[in-house]
Amino acid sequence: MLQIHALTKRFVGESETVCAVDGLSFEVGPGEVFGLLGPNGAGKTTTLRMVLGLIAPDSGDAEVAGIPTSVDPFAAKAKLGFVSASDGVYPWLTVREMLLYFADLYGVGPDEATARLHVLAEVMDIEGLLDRRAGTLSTGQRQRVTLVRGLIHDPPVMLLDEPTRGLDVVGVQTIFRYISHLRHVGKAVVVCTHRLDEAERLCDRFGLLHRGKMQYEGTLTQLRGVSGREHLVEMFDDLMNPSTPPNEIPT
Ligand SMILES: Nc1ncnc2c1ncn2[C@@H]1O[C@H](COP(=O)(O)OP(=O)(O)OP(=O)(O)O)[C@@H](O)[C@H]1O
Repeated sequence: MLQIHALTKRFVGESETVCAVDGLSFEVGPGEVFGLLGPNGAGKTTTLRMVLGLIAPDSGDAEVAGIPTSVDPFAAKAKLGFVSASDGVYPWLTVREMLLYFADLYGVGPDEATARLHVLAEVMDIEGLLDRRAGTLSTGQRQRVTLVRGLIHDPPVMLLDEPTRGLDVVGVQTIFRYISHLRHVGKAVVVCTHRLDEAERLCDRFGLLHRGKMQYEGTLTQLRGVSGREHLVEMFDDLMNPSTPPNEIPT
């Protein structure tokens, strides 16, 4: 569903060149939730931006549902859904108008869009919000609408960037429910988050990035085997402080 082949991106500045993503490869299959994790500056956002076609890689490629982004970026983009913590809404449109507008942008016909909206509104519990102006929604309500928007064109691959940032317990539970739904309907899902405790509960497989390179990749059980650590947070600590022996608390 999503295949990343040796993606590389350097940013050339006046005084230095940063290799933000360095030969990154991974795959995410249908119904699988992949946590793309790493400390600040690891290269997660740059990777998502390349997959979304917002910036061009220096080398390597992403394939979305069999379509290489380098060959047909528009067709690849149509197969992607993207939800970010900072997504906004169009305040003067009603929720229904806004969601149907996005469906139209993606080329979904009105009957199909209405049918999808009906199903997704039930899944995300926004039926009572459809005729409200989007600008009047609370943060949690806006989040649910944004999640529906990401799915309105029924993309096979979903990218979620910090989906729980700024949300309360109920909002976080909504994200968990949404991701369960995505898994259930067979989407390939990439989640970028700094919440490692949540990632452990949410994701089936993980890629731990550091300085643009994949350091560990696998299920939690596999990562425990290769790292000798129990939790992602300890594996991260090792990446950041490689001299710390296992089970020793850093001072
Ligand atoms: N447009 C840019 N110009 C120059 N350097 C950039 C640019 N975008 C990203 N970088 C650098 O590339 C590296 C990777 O950044 P990126 O934003 O991908 O990391 P990240 O893993 O998403 O970090 P965070 O968790 O803090 O969001 C960092 O060193 C960053 O400063």
